[in-house]
Amino acid sequence: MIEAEGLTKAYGDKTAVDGVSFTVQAGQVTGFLGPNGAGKSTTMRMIMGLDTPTAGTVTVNGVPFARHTAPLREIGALLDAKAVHTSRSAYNHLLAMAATHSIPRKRVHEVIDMTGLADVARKKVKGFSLGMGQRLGIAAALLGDPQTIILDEPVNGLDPEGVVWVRNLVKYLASEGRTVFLSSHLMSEMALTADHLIVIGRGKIIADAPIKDIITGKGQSRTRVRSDQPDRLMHVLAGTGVSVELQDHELLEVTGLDPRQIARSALDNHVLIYELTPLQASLEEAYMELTKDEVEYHSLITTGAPVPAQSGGN
Ligand SMILES: Nc1ncnc2c1ncn2[C@@H]1O[C@H](COP(=O)(O)OP(=O)(O)OP(=O)(O)O)[C@@H](O)[C@H]1O
Repeated sequence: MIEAEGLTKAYGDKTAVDGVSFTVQAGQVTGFLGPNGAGKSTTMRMIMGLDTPTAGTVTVNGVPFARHTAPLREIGALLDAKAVHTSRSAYNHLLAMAATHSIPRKRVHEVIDMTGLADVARKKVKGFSLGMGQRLGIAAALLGDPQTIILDEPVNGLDPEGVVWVRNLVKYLASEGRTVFLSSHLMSEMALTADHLIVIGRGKIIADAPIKDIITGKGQSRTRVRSDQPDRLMHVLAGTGVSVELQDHELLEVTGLDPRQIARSALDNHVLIYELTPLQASLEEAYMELTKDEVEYHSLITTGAPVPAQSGGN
């Protein structure tokens, strides 16, 4: 379990992480989401003792990272896959790490097999692709068979097979009762992988809930309706807070009314409907809604020109 209490990090007058409190539970995958510059990496670095908090505390299984006597066996992290610049082979790199932490050589072979690196393990890391580097970073994170795993953008640079592999791996690790905390920009991937989400924006927590609650709570519910009188149905359903869009011949998408209300109006007005399908908001929609006021770097799609947010930007 990871517990942050009032965790704060300021760089000069820039507060990157602003008094955040959260708990990452064992036995499930917790996703960490937020726009660019929201404070995800800084938070993860503080968990790993790589950055000192300006205020507040963060512990892993009740103990600050620095006070764990065998940290690699307690917490495994992939924070920056590009950080490994070595002329060693992947095998020798992992072997050196294992040796300094009294981890048996057998475990090096295990993590190489787990991460699909067997064919390239004897090659120099310097020549690795981004995806191979990610796999090596994950292998290093798993070396100590840790109870807690922290992965910053683990699927970055991986091919589709690699993405599925990471998804299955983190789910498996969580099912073994481990604490798994991962950040990703890939919303669709997070929706398939995480059980719980913590969303951060401008250094503050803006959501901390099971993923299904975030999707149902934030995205506006929409209903797909088919009718042989779409124009008449649009007229019947019109009202404050209701939006009805003609999508295609006889197909409408209604926002602001639930299916029961739509069916009732149609019946009362003798309009035939032959499809009524509730549409679930995607995590992407829910996330955009949650973070719309929190992004530090807005972009204008029409011109591509970046527009700074009104306040708090760098
Ligand atoms: N060493 C540093 N010195 C000064 N400012 C920093 C430093 N590290 C991070 N920041 C600033 O702190 C804020 C949070 O950065 P952080 O890297 O934690 O965000 P992030 O959510 O991981 O972003 P991204 O998704 O783009 O990686 C940003 O505004 C960043 O510019």
